[in-house]
Amino acid sequence: MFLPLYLLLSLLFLLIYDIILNFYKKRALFKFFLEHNGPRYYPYIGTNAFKDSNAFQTFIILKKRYGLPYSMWIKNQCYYVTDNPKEIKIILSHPQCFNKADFYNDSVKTLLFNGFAITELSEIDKWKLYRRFAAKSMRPVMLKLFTTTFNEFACYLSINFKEKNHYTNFDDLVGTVNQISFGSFMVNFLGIEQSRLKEYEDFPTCMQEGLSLSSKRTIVDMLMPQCYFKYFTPRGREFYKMIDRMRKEIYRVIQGKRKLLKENIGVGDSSNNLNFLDSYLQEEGNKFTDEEIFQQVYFLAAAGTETSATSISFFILKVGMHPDIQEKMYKEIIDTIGDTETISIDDLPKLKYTEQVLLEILRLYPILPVLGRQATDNIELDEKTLPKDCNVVITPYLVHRNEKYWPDPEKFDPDRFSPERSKNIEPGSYIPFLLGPRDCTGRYYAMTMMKIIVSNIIKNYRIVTKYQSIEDLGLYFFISLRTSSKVDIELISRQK
Ligand code: HEM
Repeated sequence: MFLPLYLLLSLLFLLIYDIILNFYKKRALFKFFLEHNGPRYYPYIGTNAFKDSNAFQTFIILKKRYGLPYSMWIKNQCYYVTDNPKEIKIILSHPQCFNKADFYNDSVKTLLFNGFAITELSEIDKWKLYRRFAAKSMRPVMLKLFTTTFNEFACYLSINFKEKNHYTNFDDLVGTVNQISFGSFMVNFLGIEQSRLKEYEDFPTCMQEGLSLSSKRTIVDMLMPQCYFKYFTPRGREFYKMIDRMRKEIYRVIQGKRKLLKENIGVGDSSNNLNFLDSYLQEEGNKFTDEEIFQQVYFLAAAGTETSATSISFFILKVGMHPDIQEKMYKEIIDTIGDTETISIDDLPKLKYTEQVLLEILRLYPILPVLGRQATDNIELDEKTLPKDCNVVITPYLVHRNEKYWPDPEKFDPDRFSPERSKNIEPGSYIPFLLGPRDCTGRYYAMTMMKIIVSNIIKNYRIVTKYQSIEDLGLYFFISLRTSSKVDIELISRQK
């Protein structure tokens, strides 16, 4: 009788002790939290706002309720949510804000191992090395070479649209475009010949399914230890099965390449234009294991294919609602390339309006709508001090709709990026690729590919949809930003 009561009281005592200790240790964070609006704090849980797994929707609802900035707790971590460009600029450029926010530890590490998505300052040397390889494989001279692949894949997409020109499901459209960005990735980064892409089609399929499984993780899953997800949940087991299948595919590519190198075939490109995989394999000094290379390939594929494919799909849907903008683009494209099917690297700067349209699409629909960093020291912001250990949530989706910097923010207005008006864009208020030392390495690759592909689409098709607004269709967060599946898009060939 006394023993259980004794145990219960001891437990209660330990719990209260732990809660008080936590308040004491994190007093600077609690003080900061209390200085801002935001949802209530509950020990261990943090806020109870995350009733479902849709983080994107939750941040928007909280903004409507509390305004911006607000602060909140997720589990035992304090988060500051801001849309102030001045603060964002400081945070993203600050050396003590290198670390990704705590929520990445669960989602990103599960999704991408610790590959390139390194979340700790202590691993900065590894990150620098990986980033150097990625940047090298996308430098301007390489982009020039890649334009041939982009043009060829743009033609395949055009052929695909001839076969299927009506989409009622947004995911189907993203799937079609993703085949193109995946194909380009395999050719440009791994050096796979186009005629052999079919042999590796398990890789994109598994990646899609793996990302989908992982994105379905709920906040309840996240409270569980990683090994529990991996071994004891059906979704976790399925996810790791997918990773193993992808590993097998990429190991096959790596080992094939290693064999050729051993036989001295394809060694030492005299122009030094090595693709991503060859740079790793031929690096002197560092010897990388197959697993290390696989993780880099996997990360780059995850970062660089779905993102561009989804942005192009948003472009198709949005310009379908604006025939006037399509016609203006069509005129510019015809004036630039005439009857030819190929867009050269020299044509790209001439496609100014097309670029403005793409930039406006990325403003309204930034594919990664929720991102975060963690302060490893006190950081002086514009008018306040961000305390050490505080996480910052940056939602490009909300930053791009800050009325102070983007008048009439919901309006689709590509002229915001005209040479005259773009001079007035406040630094830190436009961040689809983020900014600072950890910005997107692939932004020029993505912009080059997207410009060639959308120009090819507009040159060959008129896009028609009966819907008037993407927001009415509903947006949600599925790895990247998505619109509800229900759409109605028709691509009508311009050739009579
Ligand atoms: C429309 C297309 C794209 C968008 C909107 C986009 C956006 C972003 C954003 C917002 C980040 C920062 C993520 C974070 O800090 O959590 C990022 C990182 C990154 N992206 Fe992209 N991205 C795109 C395409 C690409 C492409 C095509 C590649 C390469 C093939 C790429 C490679 C990377 C890499 C390597 C990083 C990690 C950088 C680092 O941690 O230092 N991205 N991207």
